[in-house]
Amino acid sequence: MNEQPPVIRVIDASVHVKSKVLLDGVSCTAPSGAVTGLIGPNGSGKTTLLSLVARWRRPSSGTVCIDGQPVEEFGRREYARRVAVVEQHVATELDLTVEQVVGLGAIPHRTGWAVPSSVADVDDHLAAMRIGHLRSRTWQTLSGGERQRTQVARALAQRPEVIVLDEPTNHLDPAAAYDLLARVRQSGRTALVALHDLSLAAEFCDRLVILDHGALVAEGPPHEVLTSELLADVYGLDAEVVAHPRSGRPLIVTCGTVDGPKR
Ligand SMILES: Nc1ncnc2c1ncn2[C@@H]1O[C@H](COP(=O)(O)OP(=O)(O)OP(=O)(O)O)[C@@H](O)[C@H]1O
Repeated sequence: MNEQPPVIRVIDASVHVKSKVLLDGVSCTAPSGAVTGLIGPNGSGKTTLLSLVARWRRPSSGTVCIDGQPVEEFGRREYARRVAVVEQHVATELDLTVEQVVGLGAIPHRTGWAVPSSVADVDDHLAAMRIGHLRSRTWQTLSGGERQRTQVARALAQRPEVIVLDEPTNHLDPAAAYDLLARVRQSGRTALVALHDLSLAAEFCDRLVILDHGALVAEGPPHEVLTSELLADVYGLDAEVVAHPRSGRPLIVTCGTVDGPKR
């Protein structure tokens, strides 16, 4: 296994469902060890792109490579060891406890019945996501934000090289959202994260990939791609992009929509 976390490359990927084009020849890169944010309006193709990296869907044309190797060439278990995915909505009938869900992260590393991840490891991930107090609660009883944190703890417990997160800050209060992205960043893993909060994306992502109507609109560091013009074109948003008073990174100040009512 490489010492460096891997690079993800999406190369000219299209997804068609019947006559509908969900993704249209998208090429983009998530560099090694960096956090790459995937942004774009509702229905722009973010989940579809993530589903190709997660191998839940095959592109109609084009390919996705991890460290130069097409994702379909990895064995199932090897892929599960390398890539952890946090979905937008996890529906399960199983009534596992939080501790058991986080423990599932160790399964791809199991040899026979031996699970190398120690109980302490699960404890660490519960503590890191501030859900230690929920360890014995069952999944069905959790709030949306508590479920989200549990899923991220499970993904990090998988000790993957790549982490793919689909709108992980949905349901999270502002501090929890900030905390989650800071932890993903500190993990040093290659991360591909779909986000709707543009200021959070600008603060935590090294690079942004912007989609609209299934096509790539822009790709690059937040300070280069997040401009008032792009936000007006892609989102129909009337917004100012200013410097964050502490970090200096782009901060989006929404003033309204281009065509809609003002306050
Ligand atoms: N199986 C399908 N058949 C037809 N259309 C689909 C199918 N799956 C997704 N779509 C459509 O493809 C487009 C892209 O969907 P996708 O879920 O990738 O968008 P998204 O950017 O993740 O959106 P959101 O921000 O709302 O989560 C949407 O218009 C969606 O309705």
